[in-house]
Amino acid sequence: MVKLLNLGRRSVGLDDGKVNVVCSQTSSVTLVVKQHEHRDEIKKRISRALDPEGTLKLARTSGNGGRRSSAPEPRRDRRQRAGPGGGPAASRRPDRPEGLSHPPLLRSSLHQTTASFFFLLFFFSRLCFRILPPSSSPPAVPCPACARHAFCGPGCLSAAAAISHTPWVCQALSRLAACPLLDGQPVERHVLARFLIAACNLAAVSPSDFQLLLSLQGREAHGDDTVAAARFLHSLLASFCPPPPPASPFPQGFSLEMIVALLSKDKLNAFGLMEPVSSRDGGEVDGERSVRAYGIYPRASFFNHDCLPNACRFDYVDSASDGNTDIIVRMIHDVPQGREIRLSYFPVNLNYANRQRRLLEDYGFTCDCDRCKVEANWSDDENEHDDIGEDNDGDGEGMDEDADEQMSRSEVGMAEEKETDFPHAYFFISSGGRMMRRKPTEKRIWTSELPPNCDLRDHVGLAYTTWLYNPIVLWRKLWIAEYSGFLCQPFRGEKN
Ligand SMILES: C[S@@+](CC[C@H](N)C(=O)[O-])C[C@H]1O[C@@H](n2cnc3c(N)ncnc32)[C@H](O)[C@@H]1O
Repeated sequence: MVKLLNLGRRSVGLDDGKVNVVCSQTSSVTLVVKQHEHRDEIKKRISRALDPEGTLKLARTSGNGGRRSSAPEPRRDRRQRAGPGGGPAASRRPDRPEGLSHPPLLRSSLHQTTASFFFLLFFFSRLCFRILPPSSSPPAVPCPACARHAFCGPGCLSAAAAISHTPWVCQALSRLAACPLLDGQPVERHVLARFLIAACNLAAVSPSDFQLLLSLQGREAHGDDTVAAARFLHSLLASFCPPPPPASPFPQGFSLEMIVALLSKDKLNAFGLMEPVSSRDGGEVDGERSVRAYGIYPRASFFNHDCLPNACRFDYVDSASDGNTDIIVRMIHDVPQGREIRLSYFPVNLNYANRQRRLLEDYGFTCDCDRCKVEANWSDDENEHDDIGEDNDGDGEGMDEDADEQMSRSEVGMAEEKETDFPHAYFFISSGGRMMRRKPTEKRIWTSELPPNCDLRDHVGLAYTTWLYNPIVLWRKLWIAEYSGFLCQPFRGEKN
C-alpha cells in the first residue's frame, strides 16, 4: 500500500492534460503521474489498478478540480546494498489476519494491492519483514514444513502460508537453497531467483495481480547482464523448481522471454526495504546496511525520478503497527499546482556523472531534470565533491548525520555566492564538499526559530529512522528550519 501524506501548507492542484490518480479521502494531496511515454497504456494501467468502487478515480484535470491525491516512485533503491515501489478490489489477496490488517489512513480508498510482494530475508520475518526477536518471547515461529523460514508470530505464518510462503514456494525455496548451480553465483542472482519464485507463485495465487505486475514498465533487458542473468535463471528454474502449482497459467514454467520481462520489471520498479539501523542485539549496524526485502508496489511504481525530488518515501518495517510494509510518501516541501511529484530513485548526494550513469544503466534514460541541467555545466572538480565521502554509491554510509550542522558560516557564504546557479532549488547539501545551496529568498534558514509547541520528536524520529538511505535526512535540519510550519502540523494520528 502506498500512503500519501501532504505535510505541506497548500494542497497540490491539478493540471490539464495529465493523468492524475485522485484520492477522494485525503483532501490535500495530489500526485500527478506524468508519463514520459506510453500515455494511453498508463491510463489503462491506472484504471485497472484502481478501486472499482470509485473511491479512487482516474481524473482528467479540470481546472481547480478540488483536492485530490494519487499515488506512484519507486525509490528505486533496487539492488543497492546498504545505503538505497492499492490494488483492485476485484483481486484482493486473502484477508490479512489480525495484526496485519490495513492501516487506517486511506484504508478504504487505497487498498493494499495483493501484488505487493516481497522476498529475501535472513533475520526478518518472512511475511512482514520485521526483525525477529533474538531468542526472547514471543519467539519467532518457524515454517513447520521447511523450518528454514521464520515468522514473527502465528498470524504472520498463516497469512504467509496463503500468500507468499505457500507450500509450493516453500518447496521451491528449499530446493533453491540446496541447488549447486547457484554456488558461487553473485548474490544478485540468488535474489532474482527468489523474485522469480515469488512471481511464479503470484501468477497462481492471484492471476490478476500477476497481470498488474506485467503491466508495469519494463519489457526488455537493459544490457547484457540482464540477458545473461535471464538465461541462467531460466535453466536454473527449469532444472530445480518443482512443477508450477496446478493453478498456474504457466504449466511449463516461465519462458525465457517472460523471465526477461519480469527481471526488467523488477529492475525498474522494485523498492528496497532496508535493514534497521540497529542490529539485533541493539548495537549499531557496522558497515553497510543491506536491503532486507524488495517490494513491488504497483502504484508507487508510477513515480518518476528527479534528482532534486519534491517528495520522498519512508518505510517503517519494524514498527509494531499494522501495515508495517506500507510505503509512505511525504512531500518535502510545498509544490506549485500541477507540478509533477517525483522521488529520487537513489540518494540525492550522488554527483552528476554517477547519477546519469546509474539512471542509464538501471532505468534506461538520461535525466534532464533542472538539477542535471545545472550540474551538467559544472566542472569535474565541482562534481567530484558532490558524492558523500568516499562512497560513490552514495548510500550515505559513514555520513555524519549532523554534518549539515557543522557547516561553517564561511561555507554558507560560499554557497550563497553560487545560489544563482541553482535558482530552482530549495536546498541541496553534500557532506563531502559541505556545500549548501539555498533558495535565494531564504536568508535565515539556519536561524529560524521553531514555533512554540512544536514537537519535533516524531519528525526527527522519522528522519533518523531512514537517515542512511533517505534523501530527506540530508536535508533534515534545513527542512526543519524552512518548513517548521508544516512540521508542526499533526500527523493526524497515524503512528509508524
Ligand atoms: C518506475 S518507472 C516510473 C513510472 C513510469 N514512467 C511509468 O509510466 O510507469 C521508471 C521508468 O520511468 C521512466 N522515467 C522515470 N523518471 C524519468 C525521468 N525523470 N525522465 C525520463 N524518464 C523517466 C524511465 O523509463 C524509468 O525506467
